Order: sequence, then structure tokens, then C-alpha cells
Amino acid sequence: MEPTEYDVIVLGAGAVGENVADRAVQGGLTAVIVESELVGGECSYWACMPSKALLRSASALRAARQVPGAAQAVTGDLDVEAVLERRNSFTSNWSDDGQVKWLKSAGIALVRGHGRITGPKQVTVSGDSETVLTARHAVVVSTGSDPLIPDIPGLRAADPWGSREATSAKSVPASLAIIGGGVVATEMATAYAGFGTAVTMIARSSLLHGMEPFAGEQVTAALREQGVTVLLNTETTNVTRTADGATLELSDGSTINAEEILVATGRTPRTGDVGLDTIGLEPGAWLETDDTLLVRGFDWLYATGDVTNRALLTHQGKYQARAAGDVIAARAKGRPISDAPWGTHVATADHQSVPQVTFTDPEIASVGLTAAAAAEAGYDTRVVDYEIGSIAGASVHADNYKGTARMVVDEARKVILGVTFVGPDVSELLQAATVAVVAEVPLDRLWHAVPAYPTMNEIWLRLLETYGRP
Ligand SMILES: Cc1cc2nc3c(=O)[nH]c(=O)nc-3n(C[C@H](O)[C@H](O)[C@H](O)COP(=O)(O)OP(=O)(O)OC[C@H]3O[C@@H](n4cnc5c(N)ncnc54)[C@H](O)[C@@H]3O)c2cc1C
Ligand SMILES: NC(=O)c1ccc[n+]([C@@H]2O[C@H](COP(=O)([O-])OP(=O)(O)OC[C@H]3O[C@@H](n4cnc5c(N)ncnc54)[C@H](O)[C@@H]3O)[C@@H](O)[C@H]2O)c1
Repeated sequence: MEPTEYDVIVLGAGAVGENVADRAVQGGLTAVIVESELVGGECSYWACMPSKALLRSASALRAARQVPGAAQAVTGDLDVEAVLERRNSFTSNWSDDGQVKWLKSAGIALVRGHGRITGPKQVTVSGDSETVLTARHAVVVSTGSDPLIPDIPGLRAADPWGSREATSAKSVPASLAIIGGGVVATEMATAYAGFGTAVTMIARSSLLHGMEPFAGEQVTAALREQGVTVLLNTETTNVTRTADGATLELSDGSTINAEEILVATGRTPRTGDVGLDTIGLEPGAWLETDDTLLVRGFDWLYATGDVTNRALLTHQGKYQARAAGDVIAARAKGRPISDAPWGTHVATADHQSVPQVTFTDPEIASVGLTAAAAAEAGYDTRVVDYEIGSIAGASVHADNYKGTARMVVDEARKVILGVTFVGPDVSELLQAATVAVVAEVPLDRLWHAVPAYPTMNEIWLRLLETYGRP
């Protein structure tokens, strides 16, 4: 007979829930995790890992074609079957055996089934049988998010793909219409265009709205070069599905036919059926937390990851999980709490220091505030731009390297508020930018962080020189 009382109950065994439970156990508590699907969650099986595996091969091929000598050796096309096979290996063929083994080794109990909060510190799991779990200290909701399907006439009936179908497809459609212009839309347009699918993107504004404008512009141009039809400022007004595929009617009066439709218009929290009503919260709502991830109005209910709407990214959710698991253990054991900004038990970086890589080609790597967001927040800023292609390291990396870097400086403190890089393989430049933003490294000290020659990191020196020595 398994125990039914634990110090901590975690609802959802995605990457985030796993980390909360792990930190709580490392802090000396007992923890159980409740999972209705696969241990490992969205990122492992239907999001980060399969999507990056789908993108990587075509990206490597394009990179080789940009380097004379290597380019001549590329004599064939992308082997789509081999890409799908490699993707399958990254998802362990949608088996969670490895993750379950890890849970066990970490000392975390697992109860499979659909969990619902049925009262304070109580979760009832409906699975093969019903299990009522009680928590001595905390319940943590880490149930993630689902695709948001907009209310477009005929869309639901047309049985569109969401992100799961796009990342787990067993074969590649001849044509794909993508509704949306955000991160999922641009990454999947890049992947499927690489497979030879005729892709049409329908974006109601510009692409990647909210990032630095040059990022969306350069990705739009590149997608068009990769053969994607990108329709901007366009709405889908009606969808019908026939035996041959789907027909989408657009706000400009035109129609598009496609074998499949991918809806990539944002996310909705998986909180519709987790028992929030039993504790006075609204089912289906995002869970608002303080910086220790405690849900507002409670002393035992925490939320981490996508459900919080703080930053819908695996690494940021895991960062929240480390703070939450540690603070739950500290509070339970009566240890000191470090909840001032940048303390051990708070997720301060969620506010203005979130790093993100968009794996389009060119990649976008960004951290912190854009120029527009910084101005809106009231900072007195100076914005410095530099073309990455004129750096020696970039010119060696690829012929005709094209890319742009932007640094947003807080003029009052002479520290960096945000950095955006756009260009091939800029993702590995990001961590230095994140350190500079989080640590608020003064510009005059940054001059002493000398980038190695000839690497693309010399972008840092060029940005500083363009800014001028303070
Ligand atoms: C296509 C795509 C690509 C992405 N790529 C990246 C990327 O490259 N990098 C990045 O950082 N982020 C990426 N993201 C975002 C990332 O996937 C999410 O931020 C992350 O998965 C959120 O983790 P989570 O643990 O909060 O939720 P999830 O991973 O969704 O885990 C929640 C778990 O809870 C379970 N669950 C839900 N309800 C219940 C219930 N009532 N009872 C029991 N179990 C329940 C679910 O089955 C699931 O396993 C991507 C997202 C998408 C859609
Ligand atoms: N590489 C990565 O880190 C990565 C990759 C994929 C997803 N993610 C994360 O997953 C989350 C979800 O991604 P996403 O692309 O679904 O969301 P998103 O918020 O990035 O983009 C949503 C897009 O849909 C459009 N849209 C919204 N409502 C619409 C409507 N009714 N009709 C037409 N268009 C509409 C928006 O204008 C926007 O272009 C993001 O927060 C993202 O950070 C991260």
C-alpha cells in the first residue's frame, strides 16, 4: 500500500513539476507527483525537443551550403525520413520509461491519473482507481498549457493541427497553412519548408511581434527566401474542410487551400479541470503568484511553469521550480527565507531578464527588454545596433553572413537592459548577454571582458565601441 500523505503534492510531471519535486526532496521533504499523460511533459515529447530535432538537420544543411568547400560536398537533399526518425529518438518514441526511472532515483513518488484539488491541501486522482492524497505543507500546480484555438468560423470542425500534431507528425503534408505569427508559427514554418512542404503563414500583424522589429523583418525575409508564403496583417475569416484538404478564406478576399492547418496563436492554461473551483479560484484561469511562486491569497498553494503565464519557456519554468521547491522546504523546516529581489527563493529574472532563442533560420537570441519595452517602462535608454556580418568571426563562420545585434543601455546606470542577436548560430552568444543583464555589469567593466578573436563574440567589443567608452 503506497502512502497517501506527503509533504508536497505536485500536479503535473512536466519538466517544471519534476524540478519542484526534486528540489523539495533535496530540501528534506517527501514529494509525490501526479501525471495524467507522460512523465516529462510537453517539452520532452511535443514541444522543445521534437521541434528542435525537426529544425536541426535542415539548419545544418543550410550552414554547410554557406561555406565554400563544404558546399561542394553537399550533393543531395534533406532526408526527411531520417529527420523524422531522429526526432522519434529524441522523444524516446513517446515512452516515459527513462523519466519514470529518474523520478524513482530522485526519491519522488508517482501517481498516474488525472489530479484535481478537492479541498485545502488535498488532491484526488482519478486513474485505474481513485486515490485521495493529502499534503502536509504544499500543493503545486504545474499542469502546463494547451494551444489556444481562436474563434474562427469552421476552424475547430476542420480538425486543425495544434503544436503537438506539428511536432509529432509521422509524415509530411504537401501543403500547410499556419495561422499565427509567433514563435511556434515561425519555427514550424521553417521546419516544414525545409521538408519541402508548401507553407503559407497567415499572421494578423507582423511576425514575432513583441521582439525587436528587425528580428521579425529578417525572419520574414528569410522565410520568403526559403519558399514560404508569408501573409502579414491578414485574418482568417472562415475555414472549411473537404476530402482534399482545407480551404481558408482570408480578410483580403483571397482563399488558400492546404492539406493541413496548424493553429499557432498562443496558449491557454491547463487549469480548466484541476478543481480550482473547490478553493474559490476560477477554472481555466492563469494562476497569479508572488515571486516565491505562492498563489496569491494562499499559504499552501503554489504554481510554477506555463500555468503562471510568467514566461512560457522550459528554462524559466525550471528556474521557478528551483525557487518554489527550495522555499517550500525552507518554510516547512523553519529555515530562513531569502525572498528579497534576486534571493534564493524568488524568480526575479522572470520580470525583465528572460532569455529566449527562436530557432528560425536566422536564429533570434534575446534577453531582457527590447528598446520599445524599455522606453515604455520609463527608462532613459540609448540603443546601439551593429551588423554581425562585419565581424571577422562571422565572416569566417559563413560567407555573406547576415545578422544584427542590438544592445539597449540604461543611461542612468550605464548597464544593459536588453540584448537581441539575429543571425545564423547566434544562440550560443546568448548566455553572455544574460549574465550582463542579470548581473547589471557596468559598461566600463564590460570593456575588460575581452572576446576571443576571431569568434562571433567580438560583437560585444563592436557594440561597446559603437556606444563609446564611458
Ligand atoms: C512547439 C513548442 C516548442 C517549444 N519550444 C521551446 C523551446 O525550444 N525552449 C523553451 O524553453 N520552451 C519551449 N516551449 C515552451 C515549453 O514547452 C513550455 O514552456 C514547457 O513545456 C512548460 O512546462 P510545464 O512543466 O509548465 O508544462 P508541461 O510540460 O505541459 O507539463 C505539464 C504536465 O502536467 C500534466 N497534467 C496536466 N493536467 C494534469 C492533471 N489534472 N493531472 C495530472 N497531470 C496533469 C500534463 O500531462 C503534463 O505532463 C515550446 C512550446 C511549444 C508548444
Ligand atoms: N524556441 C522557443 O523558446 C519556443 C518555441 C516555441 C514556443 N515557445 C513558447 O511557447 C509559447 C507559445 O507560442 P505561440 O507561438 O503559440 O505563441 P506566441 O504568443 O509566440 O504567438 C502567438 C501568435 O498568434 C497570433 N494570434 C493570437 N491570436 C490570434 C488570432 N485570434 N488570430 C490570428 N492570430 C492570432 C499573435 O499575433 C502571435 O503572432 C510562447 O510563449 C513561446 O515563448 C518557445
